[in-house]
Amino acid sequence: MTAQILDGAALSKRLRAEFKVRADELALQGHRPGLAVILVGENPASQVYVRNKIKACHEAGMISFDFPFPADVAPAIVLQKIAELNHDPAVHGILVQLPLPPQFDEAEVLAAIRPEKDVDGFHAANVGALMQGDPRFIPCTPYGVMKLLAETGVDLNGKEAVVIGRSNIVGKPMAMLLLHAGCTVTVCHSRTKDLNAHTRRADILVAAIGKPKFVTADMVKPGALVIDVGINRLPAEAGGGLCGDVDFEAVKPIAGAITPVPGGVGPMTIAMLLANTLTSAERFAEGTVK
Ligand SMILES: NC(=O)C1=CN([C@@H]2O[C@H](COP(=O)(O)OP(=O)(O)OC[C@H]3O[C@@H](n4cnc5c(N)ncnc54)[C@H](OP(=O)(O)O)[C@@H]3O)[C@@H](O)[C@H]2O)C=CC1
Ligand SMILES: Nc1nc(=O)c2c([nH]1)NC[C@@H]1CN(c3ccc(C(=O)N[C@@H](CCC(=O)O)C(=O)O)cc3)C=[N+]21
Repeated sequence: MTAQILDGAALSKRLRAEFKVRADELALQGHRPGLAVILVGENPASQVYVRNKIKACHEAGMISFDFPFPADVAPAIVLQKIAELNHDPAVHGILVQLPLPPQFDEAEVLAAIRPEKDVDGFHAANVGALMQGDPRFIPCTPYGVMKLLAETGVDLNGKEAVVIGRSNIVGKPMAMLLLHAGCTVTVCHSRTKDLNAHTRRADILVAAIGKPKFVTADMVKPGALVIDVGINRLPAEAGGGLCGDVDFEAVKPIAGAITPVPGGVGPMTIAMLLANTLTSAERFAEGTVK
């Protein structure tokens, strides 16, 4: 048996073509969707994300506003920019690239974004709404993972789901979405004892760790759906390039389905960011949000 490859690049492309139709429709009504991105410093991984995101925005008929700041910028300057964007009618979504440099209080920055424009879904009000099962914006990466899982046609009800990673941006919201979908969810992390005992029971295994090829074949139940969120840049000695948290070649023959890196979850994160921006613009255009 060999796994179904879950092609996030192709699905993302299909979704973005659908978004363009909706974006053009909104533009005719004078509400072309606009996404503002604040990037502090020059983290290369962040720059890849920002570059891909700008390109995807334009292809989907949306406007991208970019605000790069030097790594040593005073937090007050960034908070001032957020306040401005909160009031700008051309901006329907605001994303502050994480992590921020040490002089920032991340919670303070996220709290400054108007929840109605928080297309990442990281504001406490939106995290709470997600937890209550009535989300305003679903965090892009876990949202993209749910779309990829839907592609398999597998009914998630009653399935054993194991998420490795408990970050606010991936692990925790991922666990919440799987829970809402009817899975029995286990969240593992660096303090977990006997990680393999958990992962071997998983019908759905999500790896969001940040360690190249961490998930090996012996950790995977035959037929499992394996989702690799990890984006690791390999050192030049190892040939450079990107690598996930899953040993793709070793796990592929065992899994029922698997996402590649690149071309899996990454492009879906971008697609769902555009989806959330579009949804936001539609709410403003309808007057549901003012
Ligand atoms: N494809 C995409 O769109 C996206 C990809 N990413 C990528 O996903 C990965 C994870 O990102 P993020 O959640 O932000 O990362 P974090 O570093 O915030 O979280 C990593 C998690 O992995 C856990 N962990 C670390 N080592 C182990 C171990 N040995 N055993 C079990 N658990 C472990 C940590 O545990 P503990 O909490 O105990 O420290 C932590 O919960 C990164 O590679 C990142 O680049 C991130 C966002 C989007
Ligand atoms: N506020 C905030 N929101 C985020 O969603 C967020 C963030 N901060 N900080 C950083 C992480 C990382 N992340 C990625 C998204 C897409 C790709 C991506 O497009 N990857 C492609 C492209 C690789 C390439 O072009 O080399 C792929 O995997 O195929 C990567 C990484 C979002 N994050």
